[in-house]
Amino acid sequence: MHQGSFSYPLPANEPVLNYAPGSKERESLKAAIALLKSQKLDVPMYIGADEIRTSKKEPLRPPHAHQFVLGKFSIGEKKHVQQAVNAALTAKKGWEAMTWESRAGIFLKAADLIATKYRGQMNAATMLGQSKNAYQAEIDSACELIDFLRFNVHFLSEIYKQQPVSGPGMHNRLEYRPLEGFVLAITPFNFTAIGGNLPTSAAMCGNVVVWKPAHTQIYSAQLFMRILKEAGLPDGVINLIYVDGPVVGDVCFSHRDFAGVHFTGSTGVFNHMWETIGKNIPRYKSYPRIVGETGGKDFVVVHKSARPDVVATALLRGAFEFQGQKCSAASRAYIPSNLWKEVKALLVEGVNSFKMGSVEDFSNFINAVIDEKSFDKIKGYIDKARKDPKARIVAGGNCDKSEGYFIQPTVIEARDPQFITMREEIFGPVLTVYVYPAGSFEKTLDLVDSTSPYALTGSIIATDRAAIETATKRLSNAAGNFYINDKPTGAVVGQQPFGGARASGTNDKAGSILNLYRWLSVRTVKETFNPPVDYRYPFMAEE
Ligand SMILES: NC(=O)c1ccc[n+]([C@@H]2O[C@H](COP(=O)([O-])OP(=O)(O)OC[C@H]3O[C@@H](n4cnc5c(N)ncnc54)[C@H](O)[C@@H]3O)[C@@H](O)[C@H]2O)c1
Ligand SMILES: N[C@@H](CCC=O)C(=O)O
Repeated sequence: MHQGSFSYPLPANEPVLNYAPGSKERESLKAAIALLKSQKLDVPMYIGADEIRTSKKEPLRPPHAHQFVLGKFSIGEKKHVQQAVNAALTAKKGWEAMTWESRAGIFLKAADLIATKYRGQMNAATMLGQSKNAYQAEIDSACELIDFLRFNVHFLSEIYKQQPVSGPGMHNRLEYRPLEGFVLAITPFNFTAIGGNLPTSAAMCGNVVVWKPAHTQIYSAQLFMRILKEAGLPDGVINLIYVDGPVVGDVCFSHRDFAGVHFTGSTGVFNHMWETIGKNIPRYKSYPRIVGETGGKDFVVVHKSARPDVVATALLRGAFEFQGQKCSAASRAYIPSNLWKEVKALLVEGVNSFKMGSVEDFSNFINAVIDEKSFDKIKGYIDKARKDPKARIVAGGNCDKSEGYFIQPTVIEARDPQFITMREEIFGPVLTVYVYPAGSFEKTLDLVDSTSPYALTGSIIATDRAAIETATKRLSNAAGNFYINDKPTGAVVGQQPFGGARASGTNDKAGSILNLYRWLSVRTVKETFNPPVDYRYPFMAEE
């Protein structure tokens, strides 16, 4: 029988290994890449205790070498979604009843397995499957995922400790119940860590989950699922399926036991889900929790007092790391006229110095974008800018999909601050710059605030403290993550809770204590020790 109140102190962030030539980690990463390339996996769905393979298969291919086949996965259909929901609901009673210390132990063990035994393979899977370079993979599929798991265990323990006061003659308590039903986690292609966090944060709270990743992230998702199983996650607590989004939605959003959706992806998809859930409200046992972190059109606004080298570095990293496929990526910049000449020269020099190619060549800073659909969409925006007199390509702009989906990082100068690439999310290595008169800083802040419907991340770069203060206040609703003298990407779990409002989502801050509250349904219990035996108030007594 368990007794005691156990302690899960605030963890430290997982150190980022540097993979320098000659390092041990570089050697084991190269070995893991070779191993994964030789395996040719036939990846199953994981439903309850079963590994399900179907006759409908899709190949898994590296975006930077699309002729190479890493393996294949099985496409599921409607019945597999139904099976996953049933498996989740079957596992529910046992999972809810498991003590917190046992549940926590599973996720802490998974974090440890990723930090040690599987670090190389998790990074290799992310490099090969999603075309991230070694550093971008390390900060995602190793460090951020480990941090999500460890910090969430700590945060949830802190929530469980929060209890109400009790007046004389009574005891009050809060019971942090999981939601009544199952949670659906729908995850994007671009972060292995987000794929891992959305199902596990809900499961950690005692919920059972159906997890549908983007097809282009399955290669790393299935490895994480196997790690969870090795760490002791009971069958059916998280069920991993590869079924088209609308089919998953049809089954889950019309199910009586649908208790919530934990989504990260584009704004359009989230809007559609919200609408469907709204229409189906009478069908559900409870009001479902709807948590969605969505798109961005993230800005860097530069003041005339900024250092040009700080500006150019923030833009080169913020816009082009992982080919700009971060919801936080800098995609519109507002540069004052006094700095543009120097910043432009540094941007052109930077873009021309980027090496682009396979993730297996560790000297490449830029790799491929995720798939052909994405390539075509991004190229379409570049072509539009090339033809439009309101814009000019000042760096990059070449695209080639013959071997891999390669888009050269591109800087567009827009003469119109409302030019399409200043407003719409492109989700690729394209940065648009608008040069404003250096004396119009405050007017430009209004432009920053009103140009796009999103409000995810943004930065102010300045040395003048008054300008920093003005921008911080004036842009208070323009970004959920606001950076001063830094790029707008690279939030770290426990340090910069992540998420935005407006069209960027419900701002429930993934990887923070705030997010976990959404997966709990609190019961208040009051026990009275000496119950009254007369309904009359004392003042009613006769004098
Ligand atoms: N705000 C954040 O924290 C954050 C983080 C990462 C990515 N993103 C956003 O995600 C997008 C890029 O990722 P993506 O291309 O994978 O996004 P996406 O919206 O195309 O897909 C996300 C997930 O939704 C699924 N899906 C698609 N249509 C669906 C439907 N009709 N019903 C149910 N599920 C459906 C996809 O299969 C995938 O699993 C960008 O817009 C980016 O800004 C946001
Ligand atoms: N949390 C990541 C972005 C996640 C979205 O793609 C960052 O802060 O750069």
